[in-house]
Amino acid sequence: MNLVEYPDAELMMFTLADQLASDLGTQLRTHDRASLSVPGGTTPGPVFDVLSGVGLDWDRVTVFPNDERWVPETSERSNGRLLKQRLLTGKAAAATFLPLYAGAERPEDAIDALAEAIEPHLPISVLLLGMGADMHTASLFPGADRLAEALAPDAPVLLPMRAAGAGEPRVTLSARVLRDAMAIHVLITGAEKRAALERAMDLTPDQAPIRAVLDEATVHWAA
Ligand SMILES: O=C(O)[C@H](O)[C@@H](O)[C@H](O)[C@H](O)COP(=O)(O)O
Repeated sequence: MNLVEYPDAELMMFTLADQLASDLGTQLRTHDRASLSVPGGTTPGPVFDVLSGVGLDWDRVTVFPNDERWVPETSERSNGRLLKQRLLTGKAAAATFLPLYAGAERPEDAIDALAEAIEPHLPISVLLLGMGADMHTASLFPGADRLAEALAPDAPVLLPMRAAGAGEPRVTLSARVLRDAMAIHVLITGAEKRAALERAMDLTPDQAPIRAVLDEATVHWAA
């Protein structure tokens, strides 16, 4: 793991947005298209605000979330809603968005079609992940019903996931899809998550799912 510590969160958000833009630019110089997968939750909004204003060939970029809560975009809990409001705006409005929610009642009813839409955009060119204090990343929660399947080397691209700490049912990219990304960044803030990150280093991915990507990741941290 490569850990970068910043003196304050604002500086981190700017620097990280710059880094993501530069990683995307590198990919676009040698490939027709690039893919960017990002987390929802409460932490990454300021990174999205900066990144959305960066000049890039956004019309050659496909954006999708790491995971989604099984709620429509009218819900405040929708990651798709967050991305549309904070990332797919300004210059980045030219990017193509792939939602991980479809209006079916259960994720199981739509998972195959959602996975099929993601498949052509793999491996992910640039991956940004968040982490919870329970060491989950994407919707790979410790104790989740299909965690073992999602951590398997031959896991499907996308899985439905239910866990005590997750609220509503979720869908999530599998660990192998996350790990195969060309560039992996993890964004965390605060002392609690920093301690959890250090704990995760001594645990296995089924105990601490973030562990599945840490060897390849750059972790960005500020208090
Ligand atoms: O949809 C989600 O919930 C995320 O993708 C999830 O994995 C998130 O990154 C962490 O839960 C951290 O969330 P916070 O930034 O809100 O602490």
